[in-house]
Amino acid sequence: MISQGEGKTEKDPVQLRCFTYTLIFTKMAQPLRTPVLPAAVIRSASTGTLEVKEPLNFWCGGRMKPKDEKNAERVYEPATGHVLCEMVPCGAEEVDQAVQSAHSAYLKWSKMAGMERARVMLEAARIIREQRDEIAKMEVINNGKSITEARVDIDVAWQCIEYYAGMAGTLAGQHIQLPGGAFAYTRREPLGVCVGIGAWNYPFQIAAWKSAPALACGNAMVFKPSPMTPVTAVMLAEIYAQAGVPEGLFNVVQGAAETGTLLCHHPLVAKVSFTGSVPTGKKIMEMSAKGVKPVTLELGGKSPLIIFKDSELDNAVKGALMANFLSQGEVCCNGTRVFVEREILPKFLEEVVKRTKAIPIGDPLLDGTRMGALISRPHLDRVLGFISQAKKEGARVLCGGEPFVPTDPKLQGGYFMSPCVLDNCTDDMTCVKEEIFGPVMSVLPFDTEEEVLQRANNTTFGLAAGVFTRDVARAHRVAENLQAGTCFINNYNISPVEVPFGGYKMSGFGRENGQVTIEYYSQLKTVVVEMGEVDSLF
Ligand SMILES: NC(=O)C1=CN([C@@H]2O[C@H](COP(=O)(O)OP(=O)(O)OC[C@H]3O[C@@H](n4cnc5c(N)ncnc54)[C@H](O)[C@@H]3O)[C@@H](O)[C@H]2O)C=CC1
Repeated sequence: MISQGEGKTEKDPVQLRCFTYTLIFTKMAQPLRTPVLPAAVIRSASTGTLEVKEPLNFWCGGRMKPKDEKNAERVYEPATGHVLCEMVPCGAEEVDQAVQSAHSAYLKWSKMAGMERARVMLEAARIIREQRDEIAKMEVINNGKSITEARVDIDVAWQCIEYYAGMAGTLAGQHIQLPGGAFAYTRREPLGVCVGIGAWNYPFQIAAWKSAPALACGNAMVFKPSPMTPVTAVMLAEIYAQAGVPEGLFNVVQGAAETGTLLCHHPLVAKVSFTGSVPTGKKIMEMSAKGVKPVTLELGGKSPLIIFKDSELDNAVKGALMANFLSQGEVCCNGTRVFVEREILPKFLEEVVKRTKAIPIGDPLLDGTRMGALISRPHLDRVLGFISQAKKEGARVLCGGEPFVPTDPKLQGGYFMSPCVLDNCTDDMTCVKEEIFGPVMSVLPFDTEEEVLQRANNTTFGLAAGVFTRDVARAHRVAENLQAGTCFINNYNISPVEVPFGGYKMSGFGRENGQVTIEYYSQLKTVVVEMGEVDSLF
């Protein structure tokens, strides 16, 4: 740890304070270097059997015990309702330790060549591939989604780290020739300590999506997962450490709003990247504004999916299911307002309902399951409440929308529901206007392209949108006119790491993934060089 103070000078009080502090807290608390859960324990676990007792914070290169356990909150396994672990929120002192730890690591990491950083990140990606099944299993146990989906999430996570590792060695500036032999050049420099704050629906993947571009650019990160899914971010921290990042480069602090607030206000934090709801996003922006810190906001959505009568119906039906039922409908970019051209509505509904009823719901650790449990009992109640409200407002439930109790006795306390298709919807209904974040598809008929575009855009959100048609010109015209950060043509919910992802309007700003995200985790310095005499006016 002491070597992390290298590079300090007496002229730099921030570095000096960081160095001194590092010495002090190293004496106070020693990081734990054993893995949060041995792979063999995870492999032998099944639904309802796992308990995590180990501390879930991570800084200074190891797991850290919470300072004060009195505010511990229970974390439940969604499929069973059993207590999986306790989440102990970090207070001001712990947040400061994590940020200082990140800052010390940043001083080293940012001085390394891009290719050196790339090698370490590629090693992290390799370890994730190696541990894919254990991480996916923990994700399922903590989040409730099906193992089939969780494996894809973990694959996307290592692909993201691999992608940005590839980019780390390519970061470069420009050379600009000026009159008289003078010139300027630009340097793409890191920001410093970046904070990542995540939602509960893709816990490991969100941590990877935020840390990969941040680390590739030479930053350090302190990540705060959702208090409902505290377990897998610390596994990512262990993997980065194992891959050889400087101690403290990627840190995890547990907590909820209070801990998040402390992070946003910390003076050594240079940037905040947030994934979550619109109301919290607004607060993050306000807090960051006080310190003039850039923010990335990945917020909610109520995305439209438009199905024209000339579409290939089987694909359109599959697209609508993919747009609504992944991760029990707990996906920000879901296309939950499904506009169907009136002529094909009966056929579309028949097919969609038939396939929705056939979705296997149950033990999320079983390979055959396609829909697991929702994140929590209150969230399940909230989603069911939207369906009751929809009925009151005149919508017709074509299938699902009920609590689901699996026959397996161990799953009877789980937060399951049957996926729901709502017909007879109108644009002014609550289920059509508000983000439900559950497996609820609202179907709306339309007659013309002009009309559907106007209705599709009549929302304060703008995260994603989709169109199914065989008419190439119409597909691109509709995509051009949809107000959304991502438009899918003849598919839905495809998010490869090479492709930028982010919102329009109140769905946020900034992007994750793709080349452009480098710009959100770095800053450009211009260096102007005079080669002759100074031409002074004075
Ligand atoms: N656009 C995107 O990429 C995604 C957006 N989301 C959105 O996230 C929402 C669901 O996730 P939730 O976890 O319920 O959202 P949330 O906004 O309640 O919480 C998100 C995170 O912010 C933290 N937080 C809460 N209050 C805070 C405060 N005052 N200061 C700092 N941090 C604070 C929470 O502890 C959590 O880690 C949905 O609206 C969904 O659409 C979810 C996934 C992806």
